[in-house]
Amino acid sequence: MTAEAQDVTGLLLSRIRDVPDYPKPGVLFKDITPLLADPEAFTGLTDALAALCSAHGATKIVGLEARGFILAAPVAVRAGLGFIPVRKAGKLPGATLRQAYELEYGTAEIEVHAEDLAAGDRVMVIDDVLATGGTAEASIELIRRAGAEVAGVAVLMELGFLPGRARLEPALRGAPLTALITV
Ligand SMILES: O=P(O)(O)OC[C@H]1O[C@H](OP(=O)(O)OP(=O)(O)O)[C@H](O)[C@@H]1O
Ligand SMILES: Nc1ncnc2[nH]cnc12
Repeated sequence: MTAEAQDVTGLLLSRIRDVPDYPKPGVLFKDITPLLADPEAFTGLTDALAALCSAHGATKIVGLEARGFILAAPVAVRAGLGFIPVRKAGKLPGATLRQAYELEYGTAEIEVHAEDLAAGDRVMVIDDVLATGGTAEASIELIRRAGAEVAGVAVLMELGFLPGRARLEPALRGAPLTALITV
């Protein structure tokens, strides 16, 4: 890791707040709002994720609702790529593909507009947190079902005390999973 990358990593880490027992007892919630409020940290994060998208040859960016949108949209602009929203079920007006998944603290379904992804697209998935890996795994399923290729998954932080990486490994089929920090 370069000294510059190490600086950004330290800055990012210092701007994440731990909230115990939120939203349920036993969950250590990693709050990114202090990072978003710090322009130097948010810019450093955006630049680092955009560089990864270019390095992996992505042609489209998928952001995962809702916190993933906040990160992925500026990354798409910085990388000069289109932004595709993967939303919680029932929010997209057009014809969608839908996928169910399990969260650390519940279950959910996500959707993407079927027309937004197609064969030939190389898609980078961007999110804030990799916890159990359920959301990222479901998004990979959606991308493949749409006929597109997964260029990689990039998250701000991986929760190292949960088995998200191991769960995601088979679904990735060799595509890179990058976490800027592991907590
Ligand atoms: O690896 P996993 O166990 O799937 O968890 C990670 C996901 O959980 C959070 O989203 P959440 O669904 O809580 O929604 P939000 O972004 O709307 O707050 C987070 O932003 C990730 O998308
Ligand atoms: N512990 C956690 N903190 C923040 N976001 C999360 N998403 C899933 N688990 C989380």
